[in-house]
Amino acid sequence: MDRLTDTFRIAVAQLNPTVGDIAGNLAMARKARAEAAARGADLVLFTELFIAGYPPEDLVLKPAFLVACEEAIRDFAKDTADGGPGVVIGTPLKRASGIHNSVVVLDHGEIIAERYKVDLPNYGEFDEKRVFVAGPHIGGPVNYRGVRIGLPVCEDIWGDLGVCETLAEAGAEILLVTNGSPYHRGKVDRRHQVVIRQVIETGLPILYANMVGGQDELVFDGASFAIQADKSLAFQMPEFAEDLALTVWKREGDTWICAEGPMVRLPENEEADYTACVLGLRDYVNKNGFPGVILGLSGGVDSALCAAMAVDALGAERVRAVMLPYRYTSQGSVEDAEKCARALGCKYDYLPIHEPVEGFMRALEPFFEGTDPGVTEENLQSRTRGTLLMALSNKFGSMVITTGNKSEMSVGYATLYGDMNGGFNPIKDLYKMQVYALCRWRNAHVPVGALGPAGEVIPVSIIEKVPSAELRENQTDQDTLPPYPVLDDILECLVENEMSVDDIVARGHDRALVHRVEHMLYVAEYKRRQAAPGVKITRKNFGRDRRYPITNKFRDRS
Ligand SMILES: Nc1ncnc2c1ncn2[C@@H]1O[C@H](COP(=O)(O)OP(=O)(O)OC[C@H]2O[C@@H]([n+]3cccc(C(=O)O)c3)[C@H](O)[C@@H]2O)[C@@H](O)[C@H]1O
Ligand SMILES: Nc1ncnc2c1ncn2[C@@H]1O[C@H](COP(=O)(O)OP(=O)(O)OP(=O)(O)O)[C@@H](O)[C@H]1O
Ligand SMILES: NC(=O)CC[C@H](N)C(=O)O
Repeated sequence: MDRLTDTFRIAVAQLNPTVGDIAGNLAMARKARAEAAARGADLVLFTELFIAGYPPEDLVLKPAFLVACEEAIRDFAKDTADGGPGVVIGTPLKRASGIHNSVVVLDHGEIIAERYKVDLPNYGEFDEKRVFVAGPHIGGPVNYRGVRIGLPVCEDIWGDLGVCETLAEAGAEILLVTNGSPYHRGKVDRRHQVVIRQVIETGLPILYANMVGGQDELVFDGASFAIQADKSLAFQMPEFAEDLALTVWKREGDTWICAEGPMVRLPENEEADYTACVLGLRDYVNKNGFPGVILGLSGGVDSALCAAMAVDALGAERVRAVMLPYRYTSQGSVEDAEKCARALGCKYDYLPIHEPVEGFMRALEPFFEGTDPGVTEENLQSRTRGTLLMALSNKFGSMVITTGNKSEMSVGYATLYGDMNGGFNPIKDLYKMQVYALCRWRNAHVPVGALGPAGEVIPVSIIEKVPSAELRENQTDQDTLPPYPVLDDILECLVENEMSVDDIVARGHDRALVHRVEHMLYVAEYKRRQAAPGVKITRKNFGRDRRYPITNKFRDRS
């Protein structure tokens, strides 16, 4: 095997593994290694727990799963007897010290080294202490064909356990970090800061390899990169897309310098959020084997944005939009829904709900005698739509997508077993004002990799109309809720920032309103527990991140 004296060619495999698909992930890794070999790589760097998929959650508590992962790794190791590139890859391993989130080095046909993640993240969306045991000690660098490589795993570079310093003190020449780092807004900058801090502390160049793809609520955005020892950006791989990049490192004195690698522009703000929603939806639908999706298209902004995301994710032929009008549905809504579907090129159906709604009303008439019509009758419309969409889903196999934005999900402005029906919600973590911003952005741009058309796919009339659930005459959202700019700001303070009522009032909000929003937020917890998963976009989403009790008498009375 060649000793790497002056040049080290590292192929970075920024790929999209599937949790639990060990054979598929191994096949994907083999294909990448063959391609890397053809391009002259000395080493192929995969990502955290690649063989298992990330996060595997309680799957790693299943002995059969661990055995299958280890067998796959041993098979892959045998491939490296061919004299081609070695491999650094993540896998769970059960050892005498426990089940470890591990990274292994494969070369000469064997596993030549294994290292265990020391810092197990257990906050926000992470739950690793639940299933893994931390590495009992920080393993030293691995001698890979004469280069001493340090192998921290993801959180090892974020925490303060000194993993990188220890590796540097033990003689590492370069740090190769395997990651399963999910997207949230601003995450790329945060990662760059974290890595630069470690470069400053260790004086070593750091190569950061991240996976890509959707896994339930999480979207891994890739965007792998390296920072040179002089703190400059050495290369930057794309965000939200698979890629296999060959990076060429040259030894200069005591330091490895990245001399060649890709340098791509990354999406920002609305573009990044939109693309994350599309990738999260696409992978949820495809990895779970659905032929397509179906949704209620109301002529409102939420379902229009979801339809656009669905077409961008899956292609127009896999998306079916249904207008389900009732007597309160305006002619404008019907026209807007059809215009939106036509602009997107997806299937469009018109299915009036008068008969089933009146049927329910008639059945309930003897029981409701003497009562006033209200929310019950409004919810019946929503539930009828939900029932019909589920029937279409059952019959033809497409999954229903549900369309509640984060503002509505926060305050419970949605009907259980009605418009909350559905398997996945692409806009669950977008506040209403962000929904508008993304609609405007999408009308002016086509995201990279999108399967939908260019142009005004969300008619401006949809974006500009007053939001209404159209469940009774002349209803608007603002009959029940404060204006969305106000509501969203209060919610962001309460949910993302856990601020006190006093501090929120100090931003200029009315105290009684803040108390009311806090109350609505708490009493809607039961609905969120029954809500479909959706793509995490903010620092704190409902589901994995924010875990509040349903039964909760606490109110901030400041
Ligand atoms: N803690 C708890 N644990 C378990 N269940 C609990 C509960 N608290 C209430 N419940 C139950 O939940 C039910 C009430 O919830 P639910 O039936 O959903 O209905 P509800 O929340 O009363 O009403 C739905 C609201 O959403 C609005 N909406 C509906 C549809 C679409 C839109 C939109 O613009 O997108 C807005 C609608 O105008 C109305 O204000 C009751 O039957 C109650 O028993
Ligand atoms: N007339 C309708 N036809 C088809 N689907 C509908 C109709 N009305 C409501 N829906 C479905 O129920 C969801 C909740 O819609 P609703 O109109 O009550 O309020 P919304 O949250 O403002 O959504 P949107 O902005 O999409 O209208 C919609 O996003 C849509 O999927
Ligand atoms: N898999 C991990 O250890 C991820 C934790 C890390 N802080 C991140 O989000 O990037």
